[in-house]
Amino acid sequence: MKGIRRSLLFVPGNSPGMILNGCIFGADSVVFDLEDAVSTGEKDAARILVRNALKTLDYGNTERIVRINSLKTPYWMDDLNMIIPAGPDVIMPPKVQGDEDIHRIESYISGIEKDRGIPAGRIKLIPLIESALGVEKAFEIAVASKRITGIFLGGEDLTADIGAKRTKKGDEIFYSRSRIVIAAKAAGVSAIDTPYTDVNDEEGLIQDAVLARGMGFNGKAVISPRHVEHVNRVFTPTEEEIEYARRVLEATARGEKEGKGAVSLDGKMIDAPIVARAKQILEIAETLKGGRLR
Ligand SMILES: CC(=O)SCCNC(=O)CCNC(=O)[C@H](O)C(C)(C)COP(=O)(O)OP(=O)(O)OC[C@H]1O[C@@H](n2cnc3c(N)ncnc32)[C@H](O)[C@@H]1OP(=O)(O)O
Ligand SMILES: O=C([O-])CC(=O)C(=O)O
Ligand SMILES: [Mg+2]
Repeated sequence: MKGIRRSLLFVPGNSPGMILNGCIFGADSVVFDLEDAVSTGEKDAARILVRNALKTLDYGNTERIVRINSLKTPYWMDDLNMIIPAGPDVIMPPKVQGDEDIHRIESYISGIEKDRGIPAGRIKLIPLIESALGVEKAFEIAVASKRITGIFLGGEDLTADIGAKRTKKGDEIFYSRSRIVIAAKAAGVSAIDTPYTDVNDEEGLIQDAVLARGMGFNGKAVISPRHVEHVNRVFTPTEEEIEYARRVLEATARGEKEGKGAVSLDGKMIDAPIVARAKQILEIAETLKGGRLR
């Protein structure tokens, strides 16, 4: 895991008010959208607005991500030409279908960096995987570039692509969620879950986020400021989890002194994988405590 992104708030790139407020809701990352939240007639205006926001607004510790348009559109090069010099933290290319897509985007970004004297490689990538082919190639995508810091499942487009019915429970995307988690972890990058699109159903959102965290996702996209706090809470280790993780490490240290590989704690066996999970919990808790989100 390269960093902590519990919540990623999508902000339509053509909405000055939402862009201005994007960083006040406590999301770890903000995704300025130039793609599906922006109609074709507004693409130019949105690009300028997002560029100006990147250049002039202080987002503090909030990571600034820009979702560009897909390679199949006439917009993606203009998006990068305008956005890269404004210094976003991450570019999110949508509808990524394989490593070729990443190579094309990366080489275009590198060209802009070279022309403009921008330090090479600082801007990261989080590919959005939202088609059957993309899911099949998730690992290939996740390792296609050193810039990749996470991969992100887009449940809405994916469901359209596979001809499934989108449900709140999400059985239709369960397999794809697992594939994204496995590919991300195998590649050593973070796994980001699809947003929950019913803005008013906060109970359903929490259940969906709990499921995602339980599956191994590191964080979840959100489309509403009202979802940020819930998602942050679900992806933050609880006091009980932290306390238990500490006790696991203490019990293991005692066991080691006594020359035992496996020890028992509260009647349960503690061995290497349980210790590894305890360390992950404590690492996330420490990182959050220190305010070092990435
Ligand atoms: C499948 C996909 O591709 S998802 C990714 C693309 N989609 C997006 O980016 C959509 C982002 N979200 C939105 O545009 C909006 O939340 C909507 C359209 C879904 C709902 O909008 P509303 O009905 O206005 O929501 P709501 O009533 O909860 O808004 C409350 C306040 O939060 C603001 N707000 C709502 N969503 C956002 C957001 N994503 N970012 C920042 N501010 C927001 C509203 O402007 C409003 O502010 P105000 O009280 O000062 O007027
Ligand atoms: O925008 C998102 O967060 C996800 C997305 O594109 C999709 O689900 O198709
Ligand atoms: Mg999509």
